[in-house]
This record gives sequence, structure tokens and C-alpha cells, in this order.
Amino acid sequence: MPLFDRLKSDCSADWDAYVRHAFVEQVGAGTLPEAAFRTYLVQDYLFLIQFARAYALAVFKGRTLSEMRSAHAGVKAILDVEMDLHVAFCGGWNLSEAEMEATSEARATTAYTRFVIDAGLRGDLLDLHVALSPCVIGYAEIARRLASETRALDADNPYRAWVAEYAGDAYGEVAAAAVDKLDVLGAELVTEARYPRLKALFAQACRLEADFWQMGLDGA
Ligand SMILES: Cc1ncc(CO)c(N)n1
Ligand SMILES: Cc1ncsc1CCO
Repeated sequence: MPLFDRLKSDCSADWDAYVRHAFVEQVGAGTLPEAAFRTYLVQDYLFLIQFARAYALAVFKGRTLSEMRSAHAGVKAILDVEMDLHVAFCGGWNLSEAEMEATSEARATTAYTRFVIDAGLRGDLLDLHVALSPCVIGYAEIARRLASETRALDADNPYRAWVAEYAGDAYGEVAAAAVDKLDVLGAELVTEARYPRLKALFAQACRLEADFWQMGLDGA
């Protein structure tokens, strides 16, 4: 079985708790309190700064020019595209980028981002990509499901721009490339002796994603 499918299937309880978290369902329904979304989005801005560092580590750990270029595209997609969404939302609340950047990290933000960076520092490119994968692949799955099963994209949903961004083709292609990269690295590097440690990294990243949603909910 390709590595991503195997991880998702072996960690299905943690995966489902992440992609079906109450925060996500309330975004889809448009019922999430604004304070929860705001707490989440400011923290996500800080999260993305650290996640760009994690992708920069994947540039450093790339074994070929091609691996370095695709990790570099990840850094750029975060710093030059995804963060614009956060800036646009925060501008609507009269919150400047400088104020967002000056906000302290919540424990959930520090825990998740430094866990991923540490997995990559200690391990090789595969460990790093396993720890990175629930982020981009999970958000694409969440947003596509919300767009198709709920009224998330209706004009009266305050979170429709968020859902549209992550359900869009550009983000979907980034997520598909992440699945592909994991499967290719998996075919090359996974042994049965190594697999349990990869599974533990994946499961922990899913739990830290669920904690991140919870941090947002607790902010309301
Ligand atoms: C916490 C978190 N996970 C995943 C993504 C997807 O990019 C994000 N922006 N934030
Ligand atoms: C855009 C983006 N957001 C989180 S990770 C990533 C880049 C994946 O290549």
C-alpha cells in the first residue's frame, strides 16, 4: 500500500479526530464564534512562519536539486501565497501584520511547529515529510469535504474565503504533490523495522493538529 494511505489507515482514529474536529464542522456550518476563528487565524499566521522554517529544512535535507526545488516551492507557497489569506482576514478586523507577528505563540502553536522541526532535525527527509504531511494533506481533505457536503461556500458563511482557499485547485495540487512525495520516499526508504516510528510521527502530528483546532475553540 502507498505510504500515505497506510499511515492514514493505521492512524484513522487520530486522523478522523483531526479532520472532523468540532472547529471544522462549525466553520462549515458558519456557526463558529468569530473570537474562535480570530484566535485560530492569528496563531495560524505564527504557525506558518515556523512551518516555512520546516520546509526550509526540507530544502537543506534535499538529496537532489529536484527535491530542493520542490521544498523551496513549499516555502514560497507559505510565505508568498497562504499568508495573504491570513493578512486579508486580519485586515478586515483592523489587525495589522505587525500586531499579528508580535502576538505570543499559544502552547499548541509552539508544540506542533517545534515537534515537526525536531522530527526533521533528528531524522532524514522521510521523517520530516511524514511529520509535515497531515498539515497540507489534511487541510485539502477538510476543505474539499466542507465545500461539497455543507453550505460552507454560501454567501452568508463568514468563513467561505477560508474554505475556498483550501478547497481550491492550487492548494489541491500542493496536497496531491505532498501525497506523491510521501509515496515515492516511502517506496524507497520504508522498512518494516522503521515503519512503527514513522507511524508514531504521523499520529502525533495529527493529534497536534487537533490540539490546534481546540486552541481556537478555547479562544472563544
Ligand atoms: C495548523 C495548520 N495546519 C495545516 C495548515 C495548512 O496549510 C495550516 N495553515 N495550519
Ligand atoms: C502552502 C502550504 N501550506 C502548508 S504546507 C504548504 C506547502 C506544501 O508544499
